[in-house]
Amino acid sequence: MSQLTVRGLVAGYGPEPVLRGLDLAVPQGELAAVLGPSGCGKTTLLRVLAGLHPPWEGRVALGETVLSAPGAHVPPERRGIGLVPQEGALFPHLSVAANVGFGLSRPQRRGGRVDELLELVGLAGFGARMPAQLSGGQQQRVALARALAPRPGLVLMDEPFSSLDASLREELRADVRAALHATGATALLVTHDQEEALGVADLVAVLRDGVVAQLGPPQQVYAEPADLGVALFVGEAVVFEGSVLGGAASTPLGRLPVAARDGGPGTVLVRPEQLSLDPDPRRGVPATVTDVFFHGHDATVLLRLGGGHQVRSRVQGPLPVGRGAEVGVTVSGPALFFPTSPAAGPPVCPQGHLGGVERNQGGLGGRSGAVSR
Ligand SMILES: Nc1ncnc2c1ncn2[C@@H]1O[C@H](COP(=O)(O)OP(=O)(O)OP(=O)(O)O)[C@@H](O)[C@H]1O
Repeated sequence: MSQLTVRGLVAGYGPEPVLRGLDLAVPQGELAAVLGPSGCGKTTLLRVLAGLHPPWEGRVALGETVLSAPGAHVPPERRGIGLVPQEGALFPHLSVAANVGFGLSRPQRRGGRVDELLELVGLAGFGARMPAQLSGGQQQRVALARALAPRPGLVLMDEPFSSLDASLREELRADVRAALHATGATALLVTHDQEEALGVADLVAVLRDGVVAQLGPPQQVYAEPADLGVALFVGEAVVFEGSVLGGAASTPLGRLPVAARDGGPGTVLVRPEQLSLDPDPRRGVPATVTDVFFHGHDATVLLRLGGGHQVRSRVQGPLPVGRGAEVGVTVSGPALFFPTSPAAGPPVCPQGHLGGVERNQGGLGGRSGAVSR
């Protein structure tokens, strides 16, 4: 039983804390992605969990074992935690097998555990190679096998895919997830890549200002973000300023149903994939296509609406239109509405890019122009 439980964690380096009373619970065997912009404290959290950085306050427990609490500190080597750093950090003078077996006792090494792990990470037969004879992706697989070898209760991964190219990253993510689930280890993956967090994890924890702003399954964090800041951080968004009357918000894309009955002012948000385009501008809100970015599996279409508002649509399948075309825009599904409140800003971090978002003014008498994210 190795559920990770973190309560009221405060930690930092200078006079100001980086983590400011962080709570987090990851059930046994689940993979949680810690998502947040640069400088938010993701690595600091991993270091504290691994026992490499002392917290100022708070409690960390793995199952029934308290790893860290006022007056208690289990040293890193006795925590039962495996660490996968950003770039493999394999011992260059040791073979793949010796790297994987590094944390094992001699009988364990002889008992076939190393071969079992190499098989698990898709590197059966690679034991005799040296790290320099492996690709970047293979090195990360070895690093994972090494972390899993002593059967840790918790595996911590710090941006383990960041040095790999896109297609390799995707393949490795799927394999890492499968390997973790096969071993039953609880795992924490640090990333600043929203797609990675949503695509790979069982749970996503969005870090903001040293606390977890939202923890939930990826679908929930995307579809029911706790506030505007989380909504903007976990995916692309089309936003308008407006207010709600009778369960619908007035926007330049028409009246859109929202969960709130009445309220305002606030921000109305839809995802670009909710916008559908019809080659006939009479079927929907008329718009002009200003640019198209083809991604292969889908395309981003930038649009200018009648009032000058610019929005983006994400279109699946064959593209019905090209640049300069006149189209009709319709919105499927409900919009999200976030009442304006001084407390509900976007995640703000020292070097974060979430300090602001350009918004469209919707509803009555709004300013036109700015682009949605
Ligand atoms: N050893 C250190 N001494 C002083 N300040 C530090 C140290 N390590 C990190 N910091 C500061 O603590 C804050 C959080 O850093 P941390 O590395 O945990 O962020 P992060 O979310 O992992 O960022 P990134 O995504 O860029 O790796 C930053 O402001 C950083 O400058």
